[in-house]
Amino acid sequence: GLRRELMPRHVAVIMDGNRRWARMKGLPVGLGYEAGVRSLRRIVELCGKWGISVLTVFAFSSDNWFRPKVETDLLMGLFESGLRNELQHLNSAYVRISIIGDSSKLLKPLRVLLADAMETTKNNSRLHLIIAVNYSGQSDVVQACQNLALKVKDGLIEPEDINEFLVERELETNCTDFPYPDLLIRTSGELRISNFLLWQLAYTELHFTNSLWPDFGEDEFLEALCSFQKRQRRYGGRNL
Ligand SMILES: CC(C)CCOP(=O)(O)OP(=O)(O)O
Ligand SMILES: [Mg+2]
Repeated sequence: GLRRELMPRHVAVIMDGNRRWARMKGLPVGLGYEAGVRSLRRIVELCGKWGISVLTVFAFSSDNWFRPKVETDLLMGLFESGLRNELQHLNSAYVRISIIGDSSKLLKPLRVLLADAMETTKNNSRLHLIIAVNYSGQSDVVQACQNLALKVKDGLIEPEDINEFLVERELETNCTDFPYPDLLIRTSGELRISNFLLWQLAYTELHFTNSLWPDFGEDEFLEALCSFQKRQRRYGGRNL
């Protein structure tokens, strides 16, 4: 059975397979995305129940803009309405919300809502929900390098001072006590990272499942946690 003391502190999720789920049921794409939002709500609850500290979800990648505009509008609209409907509940459940990614491309009402959600929930400490919107793992590393280059240029640090800790501090996930996910879950059978977190996944246990995201429920989540607890994490060290 699951042991609470062996729980991952930080879980990252690539919520994939919403459109295939809709197509398999002969439903419009929008209902697949809506089912995906319900799935996310369920996993947030389960993280709170199992004492997981950080949940980072890939909600929209910078590549997703290449989808038909009607779909990206649908996704953005659902994201905004979902967050607007849930904010009060999340806040009262002591869930802190952070957004990572380039939000400058998002419409103003959504940008204002995101800033408000981050401000309202910034002191909540039960679960830290990090939502990656228009996020690119490579851009995250690039902006960290730019910040460090600026510090060298301003004479604040020397090039030889730059190490993993200085880089980590500049990454967008530095907004949490546990910036490195212990477990990454990707649904729908895809076996790719898709430019999600890159630097942060250096020692993360990877769990892939064929379940489509809308079908990823409590049983599937517990199965992923069980798989995680059975692994001997070596961090490249002792060769058991
Ligand atoms: C934007 C993202 C969270 C949606 C994930 O599902 P998806 O649209 O990639 O669905 P498919 O992989 O089935 O096309
Ligand atoms: Mg997909």
